[in-house]
Amino acid sequence: MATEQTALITLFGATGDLASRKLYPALFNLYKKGEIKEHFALIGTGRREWDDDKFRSVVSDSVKGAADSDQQVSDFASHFYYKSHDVTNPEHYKVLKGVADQLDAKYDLKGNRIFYISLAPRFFSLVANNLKQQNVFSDNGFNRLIIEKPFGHDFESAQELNDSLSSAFDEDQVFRIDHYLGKEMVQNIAALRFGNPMIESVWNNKFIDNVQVTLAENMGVGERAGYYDTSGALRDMVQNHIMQILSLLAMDEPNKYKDVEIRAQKVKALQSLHIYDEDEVAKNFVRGQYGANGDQKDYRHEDNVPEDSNTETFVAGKLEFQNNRWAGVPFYVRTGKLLADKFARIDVVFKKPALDDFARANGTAPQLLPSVLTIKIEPDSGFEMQLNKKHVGQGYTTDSFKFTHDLTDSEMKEVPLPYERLINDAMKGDHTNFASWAEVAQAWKFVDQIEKFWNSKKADFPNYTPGTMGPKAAEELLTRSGRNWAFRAED
Ligand SMILES: NC(=O)C1=CN([C@@H]2O[C@H](COP(=O)(O)OP(=O)(O)OC[C@H]3O[C@@H](n4cnc5c(N)ncnc54)[C@H](OP(=O)(O)O)[C@@H]3O)[C@@H](O)[C@H]2O)C=CC1
Ligand SMILES: O=C1O[C@H](COP(=O)(O)O)[C@@H](O)[C@H](O)[C@H]1O
Repeated sequence: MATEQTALITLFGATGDLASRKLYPALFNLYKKGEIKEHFALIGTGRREWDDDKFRSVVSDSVKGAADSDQQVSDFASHFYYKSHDVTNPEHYKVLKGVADQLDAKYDLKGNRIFYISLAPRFFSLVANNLKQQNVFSDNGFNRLIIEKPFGHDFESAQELNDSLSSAFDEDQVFRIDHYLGKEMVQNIAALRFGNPMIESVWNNKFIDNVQVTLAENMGVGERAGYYDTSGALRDMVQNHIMQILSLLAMDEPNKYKDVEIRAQKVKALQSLHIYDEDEVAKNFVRGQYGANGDQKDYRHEDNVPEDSNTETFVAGKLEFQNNRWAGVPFYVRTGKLLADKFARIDVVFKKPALDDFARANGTAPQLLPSVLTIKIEPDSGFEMQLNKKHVGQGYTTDSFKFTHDLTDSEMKEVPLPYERLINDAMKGDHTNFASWAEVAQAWKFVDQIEKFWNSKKADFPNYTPGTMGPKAAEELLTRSGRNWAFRAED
């Protein structure tokens, strides 16, 4: 049931791409569902000389496809105000403070303020510190910061950023967005594990052979090549989204389903990740860059990409958690651009019996397949469990079948957008689905070792064809130990 939230959101980057594609539609859904109503306002800022009318028309355009009526759109947009603002100019923050105070009184916002920084990362700490120094904070309600990715470029820069933010905001005021944590099926990991003792009791190295996380995309870098070339797949997807998913898969059960306890368990899991030395990186991580295929240019000929770019558009790796639950269980991950399809899934591959007694009795080759539990994140959302059964008919050979539970179309319609859920959580002060500094720091420490090794060597790129599942070496990462990716392009 909706509980109306009361807040003023000041959005830095209101004229940008993320705001119109993700943030306004998310806020509109919250509005339609009554999570925000009368006691809500938003101040949008950017350098552009827009006025309230222009801003409201941009906001309206970005939400009208989801509206029940024009009136609903204009009621929603009437809560939006625009102030042209250059974040490098301290004087402008005083103007913002004045508007915030007025809107607080007009909408009875109880001094609740959320500052959402949707700007290039070089501005993150500048804005946070100006908000504090120019006293834009309220002294009655809450003052919270939502901050976009990327949170640093490596551990050192992330720490600098965090130290700088800490002089303006306490950790419990900071909400670091990782939109994968807002996805329905990612949020389902804990429910599946801890809501089913049958599952949780086998969630360890005694029963699980390996775990696989695949976040595949079938598009190239598009208009974000300028950013992407300074990042690469490892920083863009592994350091944040994949590490967050891994921490939810590997963590121990929290003693309370509350943000503090859950995040503590996630950190503990990440702290047990084995950090690789150079030889281990070479053995356990594979990077790729797409080549040309038909009309598709190779990555190095995309707009805004240098012709000698060493940036990876694909990464696959094997990770190990060094604790009693997971010792000996490889966690394989892969992600990349221009792959065979767009999908995100987790495959938990269980151990097979040591001997295939059915095959032995029948004098046939082993036929038992591993039991596999799949969490389908997107585009289909649901669970699948592959199990063995007796082959129908005479004799006693085996084959496999699947239990499938997909969210129905009407359930899918109820699924909140990731940003909708996360903005709502931030308004409620719930940190469960935001990355804590300790998690981010640990993820960077792991990723930095890989970057360090990769940066010391020129890659042999391009090494995969668009429309495939990446370079051959990503298959070999598993086949050398007799395993396979549970999802393969030809399946
Ligand atoms: N777009 C996406 O799909 C995703 C984006 N992100 C992150 O979200 C953030 C925003 O990205 P995105 O919207 O794509 O970026 P855009 O380049 O589209 O927008 C940048 C925004 O910054 C504003 N801006 C730039 N300089 C100043 C300044 N000196 N003072 C005030 N405002 C300024 C621009 O406004 P103006 O030009 O009017 O000054 C614009 O609103 C980034 O951190 C990005 O990494 C994260 C995930 C996905
Ligand atoms: O954070 C990012 O995620 C998107 C993929 O997100 P999805 O929800 O569409 O799976 C990715 O395209 C982008 O490069 C990255 O910055």
